[in-house]
Amino acid sequence: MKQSSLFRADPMESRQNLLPKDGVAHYYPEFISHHSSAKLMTQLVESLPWEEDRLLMFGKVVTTRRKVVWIGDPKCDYTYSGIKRQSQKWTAELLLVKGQLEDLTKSKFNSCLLNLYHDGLDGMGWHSDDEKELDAKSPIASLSLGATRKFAFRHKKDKTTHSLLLENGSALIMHSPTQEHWHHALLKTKKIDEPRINLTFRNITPNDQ
Ligand SMILES: O=C(O)CCC(=O)C(=O)O
Ligand SMILES: [Fe+2]
Repeated sequence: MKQSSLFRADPMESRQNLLPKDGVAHYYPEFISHHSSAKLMTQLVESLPWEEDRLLMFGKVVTTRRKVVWIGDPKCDYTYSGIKRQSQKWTAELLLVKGQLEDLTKSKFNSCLLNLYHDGLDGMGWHSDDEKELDAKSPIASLSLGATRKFAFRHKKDKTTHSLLLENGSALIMHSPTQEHWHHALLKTKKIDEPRINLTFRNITPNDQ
């Protein structure tokens, strides 16, 4: 890594752009209260059909330790890492959170990918959320519940990195053209034993359009 900085946004400065160029990302600590976050986390763990993620790597399907659920409006199935996911129906709790993030971003979301990281050994490698089904102009809204984890951006050309801690109840909003110029990752660590759930709300083009 060429250059690294650790952001920990001040609540008063929550609209400061985390990226120096080629994208806009805003961090909102305590977007939901710790009480709501704990309640939501328990509901999501207990009620959703969590599955291992499957990725295509060098032509082979590999499964991850991290668990996922894909939620979406009808006809919002989604292909990523070369594998097609069928979406589950929205729950009342998720619709509530979606509404709050829509108010914050002044955008609409029709799908959500949930990731369950059991502990610090689960993470997500470098990628950008730029699949062809995604509306590239829509922001991506990411809500974090549970353990604080380090999230990093890496510029696709100059490879500079910027990282920040995603705290319990926080929201991270990535605006266009962030996905075009930056990769991001959820870094692994041996130091964290607690679980975390991340929800990324997205806007995809329905299958029949
Ligand atoms: O867990 C996170 O904070 C990142 C998740 C992510 O990048 C994704 O779902 O595409
Ligand atoms: Fe992502």
